Amino acid sequence: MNIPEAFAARMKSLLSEEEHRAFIASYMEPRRQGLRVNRLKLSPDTLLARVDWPLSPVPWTEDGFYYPENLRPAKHPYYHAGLYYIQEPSAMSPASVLDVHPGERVLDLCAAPGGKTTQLAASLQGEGILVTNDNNPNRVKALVKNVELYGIRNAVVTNETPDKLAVVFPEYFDKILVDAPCSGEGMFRKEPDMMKNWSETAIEACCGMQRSILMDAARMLRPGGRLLYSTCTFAPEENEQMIAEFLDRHPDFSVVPVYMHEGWEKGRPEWTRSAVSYAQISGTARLWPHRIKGEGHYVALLQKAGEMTDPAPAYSMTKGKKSLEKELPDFYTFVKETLPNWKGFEDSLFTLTMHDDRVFLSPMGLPDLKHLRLARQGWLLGTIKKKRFEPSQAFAMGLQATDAAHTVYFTANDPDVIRYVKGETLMIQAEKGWNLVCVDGYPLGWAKGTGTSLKNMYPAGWRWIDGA
Ligand SMILES: C[S@@+](CC[C@H](N)C(=O)[O-])C[C@H]1O[C@@H](n2cnc3c(N)ncnc32)[C@H](O)[C@@H]1O
Repeated sequence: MNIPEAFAARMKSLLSEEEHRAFIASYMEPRRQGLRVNRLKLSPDTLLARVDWPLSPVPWTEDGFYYPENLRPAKHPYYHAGLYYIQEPSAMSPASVLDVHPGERVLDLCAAPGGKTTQLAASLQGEGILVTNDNNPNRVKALVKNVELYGIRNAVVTNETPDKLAVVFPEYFDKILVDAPCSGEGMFRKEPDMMKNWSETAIEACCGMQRSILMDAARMLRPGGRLLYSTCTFAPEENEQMIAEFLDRHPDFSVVPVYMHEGWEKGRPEWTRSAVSYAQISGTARLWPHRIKGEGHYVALLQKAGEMTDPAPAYSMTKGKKSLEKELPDFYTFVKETLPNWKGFEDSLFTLTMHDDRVFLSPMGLPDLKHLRLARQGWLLGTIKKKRFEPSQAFAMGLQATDAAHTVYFTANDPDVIRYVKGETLMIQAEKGWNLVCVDGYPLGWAKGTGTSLKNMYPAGWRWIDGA
């Protein structure tokens, strides 16, 4: 691999000779591959019992595993069931250090395509609120898909700039993740194209974005709340220096020392210019590719001064359940007939909302979102068409097989399951009407039974493509 000369020289000026040699040598090694089990759907032990793959644990995340280069976990029906997310192992560290708990209000500010969002959502276990945002409209599409594939029910997906969010969510969140846009020096093995864009000027440009994003993030954090800042780059300007500058400007914030797993290294205060926050910087952590099995990351956990008080009173959303029951007879008929065991919309922590012709189940306790660009205002259940309700793919992915009146069960090695995720019509007998199609009991999507065949409702953009 031909890493940029100026980058190698820059690292040489930062590291000892021996360390620099080991660091550069790491770029000649194959990259590490990882997957993280989606605990919204199953436990790591359950997945391990179902597959005979040679997985080994990622030390800093109990649901993370390394897998060998020749394995293709994305070419398996379980991937289509959202049972695991393919994620570079060191990228599992930020959400793990932030340590989110059920019931919290969490913001993932720079979230697309959603690796860390799926990890934060798994920690919330469906309780609390996850606002997941990216300012790039194209990347938000991938974020929405991942929120849906992984069966996340309590998320709002926004496509906003942090300053606009800060107006709507002042001091609102218990936990905020800023996985900042960065110069991506830790991505060179995974995405060699990143090397072409690398330059000192690019580092400066990233610093400008990071500074501004952090400032807005700070406004959205509740007193006593925690903010996790991470990058996948090694440049001190984007890491230690960025955090030192932030601490100097925000005396109400301090570093919470990160637990150092084997191979993790303390942040380097000597790379900052700040006298004020010098001592605190060693509480941040560096994951170096020559010291751990992963591509590399920087993580800093910060706490805002003050006591956590009770959550602010729940804001009322558009319309309550009762009025919608009258307005949405087709939705209620669908639920009665197709999902007789589903009690989701009776949960007092959620409320049914409408956006144009689409029905959502949204978490309670949100402020008025009408001035924000919303990609999803909660769990998209489906669309009201003329006199009928059509369930969404997201609805299927957030359900359990036992919720449905009619299911089509495939085992993972049944060739029909691949035909289903390829979008083919299946010539099999199934109950008439809506069926929830499952693999080993985990929902994959919808199909409509005619009696003799199964009309495939698997969305075009989600299909298994040969060779991809
Ligand atoms: C490192 S990537 C995020 C990766 C993501 N957290 C994950 O785990 O999949 C940084 C993201 O920040 C987004 N971004 C850049 N500038 C932003 C801004 N001002 N506000 C919000 N997001 C921004 C980019 O579009 C990009 O998707």
